[in-house]
Amino acid sequence: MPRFRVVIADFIADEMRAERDILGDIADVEALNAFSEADLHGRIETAAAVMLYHNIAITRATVARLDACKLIVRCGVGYDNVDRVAARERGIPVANVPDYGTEEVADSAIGLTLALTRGINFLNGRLQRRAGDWSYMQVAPLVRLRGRVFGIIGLGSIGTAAALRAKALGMDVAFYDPPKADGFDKAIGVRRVEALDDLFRQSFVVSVHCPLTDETRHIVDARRIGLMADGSYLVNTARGATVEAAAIPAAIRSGKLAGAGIDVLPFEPPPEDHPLLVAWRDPADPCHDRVILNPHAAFYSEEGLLDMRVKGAQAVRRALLGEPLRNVVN
Ligand SMILES: NC(=O)C1=CN([C@@H]2O[C@H](COP(=O)(O)OP(=O)(O)OC[C@H]3O[C@@H](n4cnc5c(N)ncnc54)[C@H](O)[C@@H]3O)[C@@H](O)[C@H]2O)C=CC1
Ligand SMILES: O=C(O)C(=O)COP(=O)(O)O
Repeated sequence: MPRFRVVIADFIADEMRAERDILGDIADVEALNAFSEADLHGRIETAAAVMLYHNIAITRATVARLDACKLIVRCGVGYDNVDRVAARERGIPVANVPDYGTEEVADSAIGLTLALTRGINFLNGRLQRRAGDWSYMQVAPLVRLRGRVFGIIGLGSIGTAAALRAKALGMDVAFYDPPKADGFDKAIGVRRVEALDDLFRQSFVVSVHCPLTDETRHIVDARRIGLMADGSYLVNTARGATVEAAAIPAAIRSGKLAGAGIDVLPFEPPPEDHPLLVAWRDPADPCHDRVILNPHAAFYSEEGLLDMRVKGAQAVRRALLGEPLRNVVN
């Protein structure tokens, strides 16, 4: 059997031992270490399979070049960076790896919620700057979490894991997820809210866990944030473009939001002049203390990352050997 050529599109800093262990007997695995889609062109045409993470996109123009490809694997959950329609039109299946880091992301969402609502970063920063000033009640009037509403947009794997954690904190968990069938929510003791605007009106914390689609782009916008009670919180560990990030500084400055925990931004890294980044860097801006920004790391643990890579390589192996595919999303 001729050897296949498998490419990993994004930057990979190591020797790809996991991928080579799984594919080495049938394929050569090559990291393209591309930072932009243009870097792929001229190097991807003969690939029998393409693996990618979230740092690069596979658009229609790249799909058109895939002359030998049996599978595109998005090593990760969110496949918004792959043009699935273009791939389907060319008969190339796209699969994701949906089950490698659910707990990590839910832990991060709840970690951000606790850090914000307990004032942990805020008080730490203030204490560091003001020697001898141990005041806290006047500067951070914290409230009890128990009984307050944790509002989830998207009760899938991660939303559910976050719901169970929020329930353990004694919170009243509500969710908005039109595609989700009834029944499961009752089994885990969370309540459905039919109208998204109502979720915002009711929630002390809104936490985003839906995929990025045309429908969910800016599902959290300035208008909806405006429906929340003053002093509410927003957490986004899903995809940057689900939230109108530029609306956050005004919402923090007006006191509408008491804090925001943001793991994902529409462009990563964001441009240095992004209004949220500028406000968060400025010690004189309330966003400095009240926004927690992370570099799209919610999924990451050493174990989870290895799990993701192993499952991605196993998916490629199945495709190259003509075995039934799993987790096809197009
Ligand atoms: N920050 C990070 O490191 C990570 C982020 N993610 C993001 O989290 C997202 C969710 O992951 P999972 O829970 O594993 O996916 P999932 O597919 O299990 O759940 C997604 C849920 O969103 C719901 N949904 C779809 N459209 C909706 C809409 N318009 N309004 C409300 N709900 C809607 C679906 O019905 C489903 O229940 C992924 O799509 C990905 O973008 C995933 C892993 C890591
Ligand atoms: O799984 C996902 O969707 C993620 O966002 C995690 O990051 P990744 O894209 O897999 O590097």
